[in-house]
Amino acid sequence: MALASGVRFAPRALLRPWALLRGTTLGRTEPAAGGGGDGARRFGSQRVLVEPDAASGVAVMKLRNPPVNALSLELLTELVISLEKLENDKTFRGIILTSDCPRVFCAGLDLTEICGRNPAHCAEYWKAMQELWLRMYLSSLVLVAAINGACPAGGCIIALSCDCRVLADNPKYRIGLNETLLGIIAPFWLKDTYVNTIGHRASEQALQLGSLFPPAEALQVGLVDQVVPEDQVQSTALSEMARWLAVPDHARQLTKNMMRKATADRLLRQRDADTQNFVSFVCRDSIQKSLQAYLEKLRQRKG
Ligand SMILES: CCCCCC/C=C/CC(=O)SCCNC(=O)CCNC(=O)[C@H](O)C(C)(C)COP(=O)(O)OP(=O)(O)OC[C@H]1O[C@@H](n2cnc3c(N)ncnc32)[C@H](O)[C@@H]1OP(=O)(O)O
Repeated sequence: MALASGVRFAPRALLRPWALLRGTTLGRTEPAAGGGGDGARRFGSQRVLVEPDAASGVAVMKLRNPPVNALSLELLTELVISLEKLENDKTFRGIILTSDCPRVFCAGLDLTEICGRNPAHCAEYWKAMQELWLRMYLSSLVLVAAINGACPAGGCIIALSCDCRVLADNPKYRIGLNETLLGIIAPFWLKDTYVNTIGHRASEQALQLGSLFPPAEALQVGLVDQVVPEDQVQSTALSEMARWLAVPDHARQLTKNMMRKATADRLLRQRDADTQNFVSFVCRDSIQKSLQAYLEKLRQRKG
């Protein structure tokens, strides 16, 4: 994590994402609709669609893991790889992260990855979660979240790892950390990310209550930076991106690092312990029962 001017400081190869790859189709490149030159070619994978615009240096990254963009191990892995690919390409200075699934930005942790799974799988899954957060939180690129759907728990953390958040004004698109309502506890690095964004008292209240904020309240508490009509989310995200890219990269990157490094270092220092805590907690019978009950409730809610 060198601090020299213009040098990328995202932690490299903390965990080799390729090792996690199962049945993905990474590296596929295809022309975008109506596209011509390099700037109009899109690439990505099965669950992450990347639409790069070389002229502006901005890529739009779309989550497409239907129905709700739950963070499966595959999605986490593909996100890390796409992010790394853009970071290693000097053409790009910013990413707009959004959803390709209607009405949902990201439903958070994929509960099927931790319900009825063995400890080794839960550990592998949690390490991938840590990896994505570290890479996003410390990314040298400008990350703008164009939140075009519901954004609970892990979805909220993905958005909070970005530099700026634009939320569509729809009362169904709530955002926040609702872990306590599932009977689980946000790990310290999620709590730290929350506190860094909305302050200690607001976090204390929202975390304990598992609050999911509708747009106006999310704006008021500082979870998002703008709330706009749904059809203006993308254009507003682009305007925000332009504002952030108007700042010289090296100054912005070093400032971002100064603001975020201590929080990321805290996880880096105790990554293994954090994984062990997570695994021993979620593998408890009582926690498995509440997670199963929550998942069942979600399934029955349908129709
Ligand atoms: C980068 C670092 C991240 C660190 C993250 C650390 C830890 C985070 C903790 C968590 O994220 S815990 C997960 C918390 N998530 C939730 O509580 C969201 C639950 N889902 C919903 O509230 C709703 O599904 C929705 C997102 C608001 C969408 O509602 P909608 O009505 O559009 O869809 P549904 O009919 O409810 O769902 C469709 C389908 O998807 C299944 N599903 C929903 N959420 C999840 C999930 N999180 N994991 C797995 N599966 C999920 C749901 O059961 C339905 O399945 P079915 O088989 O079609 O019935």
